[in-house]
Amino acid sequence: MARGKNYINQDERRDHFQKIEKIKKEKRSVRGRNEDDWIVDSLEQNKSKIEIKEYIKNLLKNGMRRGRVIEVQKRNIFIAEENEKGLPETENLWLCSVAKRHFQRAHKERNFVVVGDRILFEPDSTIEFDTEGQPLNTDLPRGVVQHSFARTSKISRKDPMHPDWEHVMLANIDLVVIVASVLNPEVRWGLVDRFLVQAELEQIPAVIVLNKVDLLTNTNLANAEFLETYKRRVEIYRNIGYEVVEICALKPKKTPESVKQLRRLFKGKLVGFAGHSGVGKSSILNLMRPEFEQIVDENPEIFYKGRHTTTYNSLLQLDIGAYAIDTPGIRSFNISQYDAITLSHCFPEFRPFKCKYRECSHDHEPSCGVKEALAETKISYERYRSYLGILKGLSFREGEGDSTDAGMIADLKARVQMRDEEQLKNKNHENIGEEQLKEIMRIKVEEE
Ligand SMILES: Nc1nc2c(ncn2[C@@H]2O[C@H](COP(=O)(O)OP(=O)(O)OP(=O)(O)O)[C@@H](O)[C@H]2O)c(=O)[nH]1
Ligand SMILES: [Zn+2]
Repeated sequence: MARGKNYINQDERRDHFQKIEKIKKEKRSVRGRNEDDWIVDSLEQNKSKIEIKEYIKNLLKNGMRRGRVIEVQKRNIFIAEENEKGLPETENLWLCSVAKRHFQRAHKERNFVVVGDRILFEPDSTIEFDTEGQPLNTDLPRGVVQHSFARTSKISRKDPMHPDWEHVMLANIDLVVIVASVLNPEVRWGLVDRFLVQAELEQIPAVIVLNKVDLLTNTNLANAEFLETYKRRVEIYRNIGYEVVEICALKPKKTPESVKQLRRLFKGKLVGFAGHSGVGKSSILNLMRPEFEQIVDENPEIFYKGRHTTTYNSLLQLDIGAYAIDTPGIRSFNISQYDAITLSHCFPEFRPFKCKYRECSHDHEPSCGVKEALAETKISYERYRSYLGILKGLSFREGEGDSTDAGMIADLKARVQMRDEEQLKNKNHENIGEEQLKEIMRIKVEEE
């Protein structure tokens, strides 16, 4: 069976994406992407938009400054002052603490201030300034964070230490860069899917970057079966409409087009890097001409002198007209459980298919458009399985199971073929194959 051709057709996809783009734009303007339309500080929540603008104007007149959080180390918040365009000037650093009145919240909420947040801070009263408003006689001027602006977007996971808490990893980003390595370590497609769900939920565009493609030519590491499964995966995401960039960050001359493509994609944006440990996030970032070369700092001891490497999330200016937040590699990325409607919306390839029931979870219900699409291979089994896993809150062991997908797919296809043959025989289109599909899916999910 030809792969890739049976997905949503191009026209449908274009219509579909145009619709989403429109919704995104509307949502953005409601959220006030470029406007300082409200502040999180509870004291100000009842003010109207105009009142708040006026209020901020007054605060700024009275010495308060705008900043962007570029690193948070325990109670120390490193801030880059923002210029009139709202862009962080990363050479203009401040070391801040949180205002006393926020202590209780800051103590309770791990996410009170995170990298990427836009804030208003008050310089220490002892600081003297030059005529340009630059602090005099101080290495790293001090200040106090007084207000923070509502986030326009975020990527968060379940806090690994406290599963009931949310851990916001990236805030206010314009693009999520999901980095994985094809081998060493092998791509955790489940992890990629969970990041994509978060990006869809927040309506942040996402790009999947597959690094270390040099290893694909190593026949000891990548046999024919591995390559086939890998290629199929790449095709699945490209067919959905996601940008997939295959790159060799170690020897970028091997993939010059990919380097250019990333530079193009990053330009003018604040991009957030996300991915498993050791996949090459820092190596890729280094190709984007950052203000500091990224190295993995084994022994972080410099605290007050300024910034260092990827022990903490860190916002950097790139010399290609962009900003990036580098994150230290994570070991787990579990996300909250969502209801079926929300979650299936986060799988864009499911959206065109209609089910009998509006609240269909695409699991056991009859006349389910998604499962019909699955049987017709318009939706990939791999992504469907991911969807069910997230829906049911199952924690797939990342990476595992992926290599057996080829077998599972062959099995599914055989079943679908059987169903088709039976359909022909019985000429009864209602619910045929439903039980069979359900059974396969159940078995596969329970096997995880
Ligand atoms: N073979 C190969 N190795 C690579 C490539 N890119 C990076 N590496 C290696 O992969 C390892 C991890 O690279 P990093 O850039 O530190 O990865 P990271 O994702 O930033 O890692 P964390 O800081 O732990 O999150 C290093 O030993 C790199 O040399 C590549 O394209 N090919
Ligand atoms: Zn359904």
